[in-house]
Amino acid sequence: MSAVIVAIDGPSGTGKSSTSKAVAAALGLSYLDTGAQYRAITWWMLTNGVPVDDAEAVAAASGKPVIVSGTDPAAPAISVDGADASGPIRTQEVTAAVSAVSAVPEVRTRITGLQRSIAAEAAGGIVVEGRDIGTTVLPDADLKVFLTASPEARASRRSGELKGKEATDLSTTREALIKRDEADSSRKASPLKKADDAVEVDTTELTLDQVVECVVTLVEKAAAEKSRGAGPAEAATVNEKAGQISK
Ligand SMILES: Nc1ncnc2c1ncn2[C@@H]1O[C@H](COP(=O)(O)OP(=O)(O)O)[C@@H](O)[C@H]1O
Ligand SMILES: Nc1ccn([C@H]2C[C@H](O)[C@@H](COP(=O)(O)OP(=O)(O)O)O2)c(=O)n1
Repeated sequence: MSAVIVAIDGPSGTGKSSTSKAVAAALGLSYLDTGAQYRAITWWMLTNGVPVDDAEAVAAASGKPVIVSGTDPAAPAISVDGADASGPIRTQEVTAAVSAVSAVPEVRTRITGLQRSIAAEAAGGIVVEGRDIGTTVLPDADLKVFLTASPEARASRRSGELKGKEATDLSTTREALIKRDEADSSRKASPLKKADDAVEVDTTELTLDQVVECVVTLVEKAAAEKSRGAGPAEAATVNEKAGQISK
C-alpha cells in the first residue's frame, strides 16, 4: 500500500482515538494523537504554576516544555521534559483547562510545527487525529475523515470510561463535553471544523468495529488512488450501517 497521510477529526467521544489506533495498526501505519499533545502542554502549564486563563502567560511559556510523542499505534506514548505524561494528561483538571490553553495561537503554532514534522518523518504513512488536521495541519492529506455522533452517545461513551476513576453522572459529562466542543469550535485560531473535502461518518449507531471497517476501506481506496496518481477522494457522507454513500 502507498504511504498515505490520513487526517481524522471530530468532537470529543466520536471515536477518533480508538478508530485511528485500530486503523493504523491494521494497515501498518504510524499514529499520532494530537489531543494528547495539547493535553501535555496544558499539564505542563498547570504543574508549573502558569495561570491557564491568562493567554499572555500561556503564550510566553509555550516554548518551554519539551513534548515527545510516540507513533506506534500499539503503544501510544507521550512525554514532557523526559517524564511519561500519558496518565496525568487524562485527569479532569487537564480536561477542564485544555480548551483555553489550546486556543492560544502561540501554543498552536508550536504544536502544529511538531505535528507536521512527525507526519513528514513517517515514511510508511500515518493516521493523525485531532480537531484541525484536515483543515490546517495537513490540508494535503490523502484522506480526511470527520467523525460525528450525537451528544448523548458521546456522553455515554465518555462516562463509561470514567466509571471507577473520576466518576461523574451522565448529565455532568454531557454538559462538560458540549462546553468543550463549543470552546473548540468557536476559537479564532484553527477551530474544530469539518474540511470541505472530508468524508463524514456518523458513528452514533455504529459499533467501533463497523467504524474501523469503514475507515480501513476508505484508506485502502485513497492509497489505491494515490498509487494511480489520482487526487484525494471526493467529499462524501458515509452511513455504513444503512449501506448508503451520499455526496
Ligand atoms: N462506535 C462506537 N461505539 C461505541 N463506543 C465507542 C465507539 N467508538 C468509540 N467508542 C468508545 O467511546 C470512548 C471514546 O472514544 P475515543 O476513541 O476516545 O473518542 P475521541 O478520541 O473521539 O474522544 C472509548 O471508550 C471508546 O471505546
Ligand atoms: N488538533 C487538536 C487536537 C486537540 N485539541 C484540543 C481541543 C480538545 O478539547 C483537547 C483535547 O483533545 P482530545 O482529543 O484529547 O480530547 P478527547 O479525547 O476528545 O477528550 O485538545 C485541539 O485544539 N486541536
